[in-house]
Amino acid sequence: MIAILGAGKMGEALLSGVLRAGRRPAELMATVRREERGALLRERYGVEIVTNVEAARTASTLVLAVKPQDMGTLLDEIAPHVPSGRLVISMAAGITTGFVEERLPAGVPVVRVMSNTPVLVDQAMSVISPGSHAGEEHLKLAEELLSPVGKVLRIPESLQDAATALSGSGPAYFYYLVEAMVDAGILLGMPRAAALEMVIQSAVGAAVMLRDSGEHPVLLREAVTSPGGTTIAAIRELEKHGVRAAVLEAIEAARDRGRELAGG
Ligand SMILES: NC(=O)C1=CN([C@@H]2O[C@H](COP(=O)(O)OP(=O)(O)OC[C@H]3O[C@@H](n4cnc5c(N)ncnc54)[C@H](OP(=O)(O)O)[C@@H]3O)[C@@H](O)[C@H]2O)C=CC1
Ligand SMILES: O=C(O)[C@@H]1CCC=N1
Repeated sequence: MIAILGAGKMGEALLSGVLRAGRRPAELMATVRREERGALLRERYGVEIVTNVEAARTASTLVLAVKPQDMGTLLDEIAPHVPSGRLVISMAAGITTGFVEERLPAGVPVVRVMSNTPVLVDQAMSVISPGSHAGEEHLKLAEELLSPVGKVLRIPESLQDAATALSGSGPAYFYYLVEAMVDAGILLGMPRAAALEMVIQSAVGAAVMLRDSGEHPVLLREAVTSPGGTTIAAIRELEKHGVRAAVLEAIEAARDRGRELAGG
């Protein structure tokens, strides 16, 4: 039995993915803070909605999917009810395995995960790191849970905040770029719907080429950039406005914010 504690956006996305992957609703339970949210999840997925304490007592795997700021309260609530040998998977940004371990009974295996919203379309990037009591079998269980909804990579926990900044937040940067490109289309007199269609299909085409061609992104970009052509005129402006430096600083800021989150 897998319990998702705090089934909000990410928790629901994982719940739906695990069901798409073939698990039965009876193998899953979820917890929520608001009753109406519980009713919605029960109706949508047919899973049992229970209290955090019931989930802690019953499920063999506990997936903690509350916001980092709510993690301390949740752990304090469930700690007296988590039997040893239960696997605890934490999905929260910034929360270290040490933070979770020190609030739970000694020896509970903890795996830290950073996933992203493309879980919803089985295209997530999930990175996992073991806590001090988690072994190979716990990492395998986490991989079994996450691999049907996307890619899974093992990384040292010291890189988790960087991964949060890169791939956890990553989809937001691409959406932001799409927004900005659509605005540019509007500026150039393009109808909004047409601009959106062109930008989205360009993004999908570029993403599939990046994933499937095996080519380095620099080579793919060079193939688009004709001598004396249009693309280089755009690239000159991107460089002039420091877009690359802005990306480096933005992702570093996201990493730093992740480091702050466990502190509240
Ligand atoms: N959104 C994203 O792209 C990503 C998020 N994450 C991480 O995933 C976690 C969840 O984020 P996200 O899904 O966006 O946030 P949400 O706010 O959508 O989900 C968290 C849910 O937990 C519920 N909750 C809070 N406290 C409790 C409690 N004590 N018992 C039961 N339920 C509780 C909240 O209820 P209520 O609705 O009443 O507040 C909410 O529905 C975060 O830790 C975040 O860092 C990781 C990767 C990507
Ligand atoms: O913005 C956040 O804090 C969360 C973590 C990664 C993506 N969203």
